[in-house]
Amino acid sequence: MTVLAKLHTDNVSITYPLKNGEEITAVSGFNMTVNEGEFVCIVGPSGCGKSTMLGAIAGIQHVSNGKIYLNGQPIKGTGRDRGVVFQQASLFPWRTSLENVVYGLELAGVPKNERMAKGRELLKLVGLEAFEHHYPNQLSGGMQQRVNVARALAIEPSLMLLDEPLGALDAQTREFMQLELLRIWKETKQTIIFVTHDIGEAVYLSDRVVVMTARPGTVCETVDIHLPRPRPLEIKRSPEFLEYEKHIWGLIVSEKEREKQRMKIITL
Ligand SMILES: Nc1ncnc2c1ncn2[C@@H]1O[C@H](COP(=O)(O)OP(=O)(O)OP(=O)(O)O)[C@@H](O)[C@H]1O
Repeated sequence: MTVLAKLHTDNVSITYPLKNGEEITAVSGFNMTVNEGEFVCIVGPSGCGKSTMLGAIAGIQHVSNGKIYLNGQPIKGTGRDRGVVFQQASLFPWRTSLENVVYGLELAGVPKNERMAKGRELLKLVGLEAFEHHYPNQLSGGMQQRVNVARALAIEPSLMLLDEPLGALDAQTREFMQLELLRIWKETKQTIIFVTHDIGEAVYLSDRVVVMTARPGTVCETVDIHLPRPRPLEIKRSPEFLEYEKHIWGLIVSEKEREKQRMKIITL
C-alpha cells in the first residue's frame, strides 16, 4: 500500500522580479516530503529562502517552476486547509483573545454559539482560558503567540505553517513555548512545518530537520532526529542532542563559506 504524503514539493523554484528588469532566484529545485503528523523544521543560512518556501506552501508566494502538493492536490493559492503563524502575532487589537481566535470561524459563517464554544476550547488548549476577555495589548508576547496559534488551529487546518513564531520572544519564554508547542502538537496530532534560525530549537522540536543551502535555496540535507519523545528541556544537554546541533551547524557554516567564496568570485 502506498501512503500518500501530506505535503510534497516537486522541484520548486521561485524567483523575484527586480526593479532593473532582472530577477533573483530565491529557491531552486526544492524537493521535500512531509508525512501526516510529522513535525518538520526548516533551517538554513540567512536569506536562503526559508520564508519564501513557506510562503509558497501557504499559497501567498508565486511558484515560478515546479509544483507543491497538499494531500495529493496541487496548491493553487491560499486556503483554509493551511493555518499560518508568523513571527509577529498579527492579532486584531480591537478584538479580545476569544474574538481573535474565532475570527476565521466567523468568516466561515459558523453560528455564534458553536464558534464561541470552539474558541474557548482552543484557548484552554493553549493555556489561556482565563484570558478570553483580554485584548492583545493586555497580553505578553508569548501569550499573544498562543492566541495566534489557537486562531490558526480554529479553522482545523490540514497543515500548520509556522514562520519563526518564537523569534520575538525572550530566551526563557521561548523555551517554555517550545515545550508548549510540543504539548499542543501531541494533543492536536497536527502536521507542522516550522521555520527557525535556531538550530537547537529545530533539533528539539523536530522529527526531521530540513537544512537548506545558501541562496538559491535548495535542500542540502535532511536530518532525521531520533531523540525519544516526550522531550524534557534537559535533553538539550544530552550528547546526542549536541551531536545533532554540531552536525547541522557544520552544514550551515559550510554553506555560508560557499556563499562567501561565490560573492568573492562575482566581485573579482
Ligand atoms: N520581495 C522580494 N523581492 C526581491 N527579493 C526578495 C524578496 N523577498 C525576498 N527576497 C530575496 O529572496 C531571498 C530569500 O528570502 P527569504 O526571506 O525567503 O529568506 P530567509 O531564509 O527566510 O531569510 P532569513 O533567514 O533572513 O529570515 C533573499 O535573498 C531575499 O533578499
